[in-house]
Amino acid sequence: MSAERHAVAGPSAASESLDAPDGPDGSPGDADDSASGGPGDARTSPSSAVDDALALVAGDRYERALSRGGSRARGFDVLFGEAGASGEVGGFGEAGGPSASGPAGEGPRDARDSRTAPGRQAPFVRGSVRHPLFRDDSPGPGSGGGNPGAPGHSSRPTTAWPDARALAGRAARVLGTGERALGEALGQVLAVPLVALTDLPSFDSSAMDGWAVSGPGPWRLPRGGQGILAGEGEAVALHDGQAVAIATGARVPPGATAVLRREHGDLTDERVLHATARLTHGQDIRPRGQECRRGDQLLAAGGLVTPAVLGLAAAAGYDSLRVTRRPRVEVLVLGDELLREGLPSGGRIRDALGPMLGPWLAELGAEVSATRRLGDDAEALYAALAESGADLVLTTGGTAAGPVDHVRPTLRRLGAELLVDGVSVRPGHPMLLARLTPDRHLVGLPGNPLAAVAGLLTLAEPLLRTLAGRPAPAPYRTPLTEAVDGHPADTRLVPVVRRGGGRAQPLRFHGPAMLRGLAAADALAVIPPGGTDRGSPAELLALPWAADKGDR
Ligand SMILES: Nc1nc2c(c(=O)[nH]1)N[C@H]1C(S)=C(S)[C@@H](COP(=O)(O)OP(=O)(O)OC[C@H]3O[C@@H](n4cnc5c(N)ncnc54)[C@H](O)[C@@H]3O)O[C@H]1N2
Ligand code: MOO
Repeated sequence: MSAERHAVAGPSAASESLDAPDGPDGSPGDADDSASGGPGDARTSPSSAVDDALALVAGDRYERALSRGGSRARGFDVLFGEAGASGEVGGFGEAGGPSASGPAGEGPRDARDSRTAPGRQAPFVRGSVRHPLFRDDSPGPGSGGGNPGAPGHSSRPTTAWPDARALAGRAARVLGTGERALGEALGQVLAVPLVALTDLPSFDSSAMDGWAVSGPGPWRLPRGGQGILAGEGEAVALHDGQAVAIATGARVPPGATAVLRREHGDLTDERVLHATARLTHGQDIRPRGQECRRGDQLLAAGGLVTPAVLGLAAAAGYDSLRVTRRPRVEVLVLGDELLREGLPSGGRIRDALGPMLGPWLAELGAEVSATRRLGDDAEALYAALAESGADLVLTTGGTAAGPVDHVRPTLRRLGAELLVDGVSVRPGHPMLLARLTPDRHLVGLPGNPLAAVAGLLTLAEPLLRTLAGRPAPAPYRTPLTEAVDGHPADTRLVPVVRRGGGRAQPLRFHGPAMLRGLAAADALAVIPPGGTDRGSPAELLALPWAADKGDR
């Protein structure tokens, strides 16, 4: 829980008077809902009293926002947007976010024309308009990617997003390896290359049901001959002009020059076989070693053991595989306000992260030993971290500077080394990475659910990949169907869905506290400071369950 929860009275009251509850972005008082881009933009008939009030406070900035096609929501962002967190003010969020229609059929949103309008400035207005609640003495965004003022430690610069990912990928060492029976190796990572233990096929075999023949036809079949079935040992050699019935997969007898398919042969009563179609030398014989020779490398180390890999390994003679141990992960969900079941009530909300993170981590190859709800109990957190034997502990919430945000103080108490202390990314900037002991790490995910996902993909995913011995996938980029405004200093991560024509469509409902856009998404698009134009390629971070879809 962050200070924000104690500090929203002013802006929240304003939001109520603005009818903001229509907008799924929630309270505009959220420091980072300037990054939310919900359909608040679609609200186009501002109440003049409220607008007047906003105009009075925000001066010409709000007017400018409206004249760019803004709305009440845009006015809100101008007022309350990034001001608290970074000293930036602007229409980045609801008003400036992507204008895509969500898959739920929401209408088009927002005047993204602000990007193309003549004289368009950056979608943010850098300046000093701040709500008193969000007054912050940290300087504005520094040069060179770092962004001062992560919550809880205002003087230290945060780490640039690409650097944070790289650092997380280098933070740990690959775990030990073990031999696993094929049935238990699925989803793990090959610790050594998969080398063929046999030729494949391991003998010359018939690709069809028919007759093995020797030389040009017609051919004579032996009287009373049984034919050769799959699984039998080596058959009697054929001589020129001879044939023998053969089944698919059976060993081809020595001397055979081709297999004649059953439907291409005519067998007389005198047991003479005529071909009714052209037959070429070697036809329908799979020669030994056609797929591989014993000792050939079939797959490199670091590859994921998929069902297909299990099949190949079995075919190539393996009973077990040497795989890297799965990273053990423990999830600690923090927050007294979280309910495990039922409807939100009395200011309490459902825990959205507990049910999401375990399965997501499993998709990332982790073995989740436990998901524990600790509330806002600093002692319980201290004990859990001190006792945990997990390779990686993930905490959720408590990363900001509120009165019950215990993660950083507890790490200090444990003497942990903070490797990443805030990242220049929206959402998710309070995320952190710490080394608890030389072999145990902690990723602190912010409590806002989409911010937590940003932390998962920025810090946990590269760390887990390294622990499991998997190489980083080559980044891939896909053009966007819509322009997406950038944050002035930070990277943005925006849910997108792949569309026809090799494009990705930014989704609405991407506020830090929302999962609606993410649940419809295939990937998160990486939007660098400055934004990404329509049709320009954006790097996509594929979501695990959508990784096999779309253009690469
Ligand atoms: N003064 C400032 N306050 C905040 C800042 C800031 O820069 N200055 N940053 C905001 C941002 S951005 C984020 S993100 C949050 C991070 O806060 P915490 O990591 O301390 O998380 P909490 O305060 O515990 O929770 C934030 C929010 O998320 C809800 N939450 C928490 N856990 C869950 C869960 N498991 N499922 C669903 N929702 C959850 C929680 O109720 C809060 O609404 O700090 C801002 N504040
Ligand atoms: O709401 Mo914060 O931007 O999500 O990290």
